Amino acid sequence: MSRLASRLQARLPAVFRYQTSQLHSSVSRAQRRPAHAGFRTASAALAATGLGISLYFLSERGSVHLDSQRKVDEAQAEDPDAAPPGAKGSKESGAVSNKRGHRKFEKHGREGHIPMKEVGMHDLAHDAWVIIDGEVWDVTQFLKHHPGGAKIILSNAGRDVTELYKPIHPPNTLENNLSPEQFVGTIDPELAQESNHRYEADMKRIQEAREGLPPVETVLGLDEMQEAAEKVMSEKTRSYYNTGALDEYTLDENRKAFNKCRFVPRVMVDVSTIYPQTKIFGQDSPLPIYISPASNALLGHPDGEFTLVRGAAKTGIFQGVSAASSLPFHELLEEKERLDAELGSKMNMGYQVYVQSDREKSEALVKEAVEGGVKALFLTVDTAVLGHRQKSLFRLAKNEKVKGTKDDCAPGIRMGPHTDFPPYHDARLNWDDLPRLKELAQGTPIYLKGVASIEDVRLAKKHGLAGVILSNHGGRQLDHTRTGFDALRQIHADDPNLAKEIEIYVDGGVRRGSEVLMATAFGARGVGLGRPFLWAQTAYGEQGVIRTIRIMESEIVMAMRLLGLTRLDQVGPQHVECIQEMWK
Ligand SMILES: Cc1cc2nc3c(=O)[nH]c(=O)nc-3n(C[C@H](O)[C@H](O)[C@H](O)COP(=O)(O)O)c2cc1C
Repeated sequence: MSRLASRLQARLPAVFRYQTSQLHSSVSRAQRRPAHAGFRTASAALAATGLGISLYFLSERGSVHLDSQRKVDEAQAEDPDAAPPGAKGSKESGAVSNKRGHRKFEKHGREGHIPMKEVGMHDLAHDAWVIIDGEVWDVTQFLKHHPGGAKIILSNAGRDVTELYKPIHPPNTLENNLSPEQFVGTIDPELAQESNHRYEADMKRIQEAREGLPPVETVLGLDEMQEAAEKVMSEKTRSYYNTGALDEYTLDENRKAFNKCRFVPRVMVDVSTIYPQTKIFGQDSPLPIYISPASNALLGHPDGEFTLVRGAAKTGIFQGVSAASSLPFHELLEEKERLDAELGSKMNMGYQVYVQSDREKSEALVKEAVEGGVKALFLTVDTAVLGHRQKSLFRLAKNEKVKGTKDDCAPGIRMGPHTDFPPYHDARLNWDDLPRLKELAQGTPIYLKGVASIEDVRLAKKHGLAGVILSNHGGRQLDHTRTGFDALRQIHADDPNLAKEIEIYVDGGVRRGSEVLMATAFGARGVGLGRPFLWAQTAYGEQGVIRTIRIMESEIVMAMRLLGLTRLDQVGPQHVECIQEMWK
């Protein structure tokens, strides 16, 4: 470890040491990284990684409704740059020495501390400030680029949000998303400490809980992995990972869907040798499962998505990387390349695409993924707008939910069309956009993720896509949507050959190897698991990911033996019977 790293480590309160256990590797990473990478210097990486300071607004949060009866009209909300003349919060210029020393803002920010009262006045769509770790940032322009929507920022604008951001930040989010001009200044350090203390106390509790976890090899099922994860999750993390949309009927149904079916085993078959191998997204896979893209791994574990890349690479499992990952994609690619060289194999990585309103940004990300050699692109199509996860408690200091804005109480009704554009997800996405995506994909197979209807499967086939993933986004989007497994069964019933003409995958609520077999019986090529891998990495990092795969492997192999199967292509609808749907 470098001298600088040791010094920083020694100065940090004990509670940060767990977070900084990766300091050394982060520094080496930063040193290895090309000059264009997020951090220009290792000390910058140190400063940001070590202190855990972040401006990462939770992705996948809250829908956006920016029409305002206050001073902000729709155009301003759409384009927060279009603030009216004389808007509050015009910045004074002046020299500010930044305490972390890795940002040099000579022309911007102000002398002296900014009174909290003044920060509190900047809580509007066209004028939004937040405090992060004692620093005041103007996030007005960032509102429309935030993957989690503007609302979460707006409902916390004018406040100290350190506690909300710190546990989930990617190290270079500030540098990547905000310019020096957006740094406004600092608040009195004593005031900043309060939120830090709460954060520290939570981290200390988590660290102690982590030390008390049973050895990873004693975890026997994914339910036990979830139990272990819940012990070491902050309330915010649990809330983010576990909740679904509205009343969570779909979330609940995802799990219950498999309970409608029973196996019909065959006996007297030699099952001494089993082959659970298959092809997933065109690649050889040891098992018919993959890591479904899920955002914000850093919320659960300080190594974030690295745990998933490492676990997948070391077991040969296909990993779908989320567009809303907490770590920058190029870092995950670098880690993949490092592991490929170390293990002498090629890891199977896919990239999940969110089409943003800022199409240029989306295109750049797709190009980066394709040039980085991903094996598949997953175009998520069930997020025209983010589902409303009403039960999600993004607690701040006290028992506060993420609030609506005052605008949400504005009087008046709208008789015309609702044409709000959510700032991040592009609600205009449609089939006509596929040719451009295909052009960018340069032959990388594209899979539509978030499909429920047989008609959309047929359209995907007609548009020459490689396949579809039947999914309801883990019950986080439209509540009461049918489950992926139910959709699969119905599609199989309506057109048994369709799964032979286009690859069909399924996800949602899968927690047992036997359930994977039920899905393959109805034609699914593979099954995605979302939360189980988030829980696994939260509890045990990379080891948890590997253990989860091993558990699934043993359950799949055992179910195959007990069903009288030696290879996956032998399983079929004759091995499963399901109760009739009540609405049929
Ligand atoms: C916390 C969380 C974050 C997610 N983030 C994404 C995402 O960024 N992109 C995406 O396409 N799907 C995302 N998903 C959906 C998963 O890919 C997957 O469809 C779902 O989790 C499967 O259900 P399961 O969690 O019951 O296994 C997310 C799911 C969860 C629980």
